Amino acid sequence: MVLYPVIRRLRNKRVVLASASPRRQEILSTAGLRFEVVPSRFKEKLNKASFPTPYAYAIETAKQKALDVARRMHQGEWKREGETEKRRCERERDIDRLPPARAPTRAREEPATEKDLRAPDIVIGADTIVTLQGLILEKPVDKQDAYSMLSRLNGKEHSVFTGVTIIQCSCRDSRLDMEISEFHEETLVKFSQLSEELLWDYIHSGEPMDKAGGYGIQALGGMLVEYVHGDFLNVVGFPLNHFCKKLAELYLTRPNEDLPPAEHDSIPAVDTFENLSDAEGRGQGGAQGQADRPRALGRKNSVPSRMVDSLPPTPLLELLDGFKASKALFTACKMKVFDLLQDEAPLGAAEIAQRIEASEGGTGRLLDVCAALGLLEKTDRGYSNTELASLYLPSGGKYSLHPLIVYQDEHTWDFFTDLESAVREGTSRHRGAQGRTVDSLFQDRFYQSQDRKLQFLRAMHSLSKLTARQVATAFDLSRFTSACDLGGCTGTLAHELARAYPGLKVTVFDLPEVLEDVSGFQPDRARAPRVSFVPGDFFQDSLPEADLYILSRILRDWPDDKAHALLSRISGSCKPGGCLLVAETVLDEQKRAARPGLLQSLDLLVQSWGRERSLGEYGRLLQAHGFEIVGAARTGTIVDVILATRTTP
Ligand SMILES: Cc1cn([C@@H]2O[C@H](COP(=O)(O)OP(=O)(O)OP(=O)(O)O)[C@@H](O)[C@H]2O)c(=O)[nH]c1=O
Repeated sequence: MVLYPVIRRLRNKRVVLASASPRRQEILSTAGLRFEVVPSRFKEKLNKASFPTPYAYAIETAKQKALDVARRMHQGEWKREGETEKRRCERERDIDRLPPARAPTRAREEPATEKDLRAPDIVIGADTIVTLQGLILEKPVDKQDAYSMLSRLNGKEHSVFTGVTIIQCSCRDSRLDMEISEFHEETLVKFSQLSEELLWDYIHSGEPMDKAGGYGIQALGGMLVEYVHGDFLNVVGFPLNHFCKKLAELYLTRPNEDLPPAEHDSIPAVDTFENLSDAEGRGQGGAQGQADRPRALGRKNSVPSRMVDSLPPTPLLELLDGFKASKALFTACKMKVFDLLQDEAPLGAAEIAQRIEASEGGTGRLLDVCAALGLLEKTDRGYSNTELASLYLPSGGKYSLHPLIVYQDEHTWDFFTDLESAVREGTSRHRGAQGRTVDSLFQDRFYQSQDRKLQFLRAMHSLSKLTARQVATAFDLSRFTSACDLGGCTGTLAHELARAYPGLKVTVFDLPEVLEDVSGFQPDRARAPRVSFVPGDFFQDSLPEADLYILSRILRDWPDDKAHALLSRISGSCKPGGCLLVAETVLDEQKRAARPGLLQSLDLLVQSWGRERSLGEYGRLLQAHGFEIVGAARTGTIVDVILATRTTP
């Protein structure tokens, strides 16, 4: 079954998979794609350190694999003997005009022969990597290498990235023109704590050797895995869902250059995927010609193709609509759609509308958007939560993001409507609007009303739950006996630290107005014997003694002068040899990579006086107060971790 009409649409194109990976071949053939396999000869030896992010490396490797195959196929391996390039291009154009060939349904593995003389229309390259704390793991070279990879992953959450490149090739006057599209997908995978014996048994099975990170989640390696967040097939080697969306973007929403410009006035106003794909089966003549015309131009008088060409590319249109998607998520959460479907599913739109006390028509539209966003599954029997929604969106779930979403909807949303003024003035709207000062930021903004305070605490608590474990275990902290989490709020990180290190006592130090409300967030007393709470203001009161201080998402809230003031106080309390653990979203030095950190920094501009910083910037701040960075780690969450030691003054 061809799930996506776009896959069917590619049937008259020559599609080449530039990969020897049997998993990629299987995933694509199962999806119904017709393609040939021409493995790339590109040696995967790019300098990893020269890429700002691991996924940038995977994307570039995927691109080089695809380029190698596209160029080789163009340069004659697939040319008829004695044929000139010009003639070959003409012949390929002739072939393009023929009705779609009856291609075999499965990938062809043998090299191209006389019957395959067309240059490819599309070349697909992919590269899968496993990353842990910034380290990129590819395929192990031998058993010892597999062991070293698997023991690094043991008990930890890591990211699997697949970079994908799609090259659309065309031949003009014997020149190869290539339009390159790229994307990546990230999936989080957590390994259980595994014994040495199990690791070696697994290695001896032979399975790890041709797989990134040394495991195959689809086979025996599945036994090592505690959970997966994200696209499973992405781990196996190919993010099929994202790929189909990308193809739809490339082939279903762009004007089709192969076809004549729209000239007639009988185009339906709105084309759906379904009627597009139906039309494809009718050959290349009349019916298809009409259905393939650019969409959204279904007016009486046709629009010249020049104007169609000048439309902004689709990713821009998607970006333009991004806020609508966020608001749809906020609204569905607030109206408790995901709570309802967690208890009972599937339910039809009418039933859901009645239960959430909303109109049927409006609810139906909201539900359909949620389904399109991958939050709900829609079948003939009704709507149900997807796995992603079940885990994060119902309000009572262990990892619920519901409080954070409500907070974004009720506060951040408003602040962002004032982004332009914040950018113009370069200051927080909070100060501009209400005349507050930086010193009383939290007291004024969050803690003056009980409701607002609780909402803020819940939001911070839900975010910490997602990151605390990774922050606590990014470095081995077992040598410390006392830790103090400054601004530790509800104590989520403190509990994770106590859980991870049985010899560690943790003090949470936070404002009295925070601590008076944290009892409702605590686990059973029996499970939290070594965590205590001390009220105080870290800018004014003396800090509890500890050999490890922690600042988790604290420095970001403050401008440099306040950050210096705080670090100077910590430096005064921390003995030489003691350490400071800073958990923050660390930006790349050029502030170029499209990480969530850049958006968060904008958020801090509109909401506070703070900003996100790069490792170099944190290094300079810390060094000014006698702290030297001894390690920095990406945790795979939005928070990265820096460990710094107090040097002898
Ligand atoms: C994590 C994981 C990876 N893999 C395989 O690891 C290879 C990665 O290597 P690559 O360099 O991206 O691809 P390749 O196999 O060398 O092929 P090529 O595209 O020709 O470079 C691919 O095979 C993937 O399926 C699995 O089968 N299961 C898993 O759980």
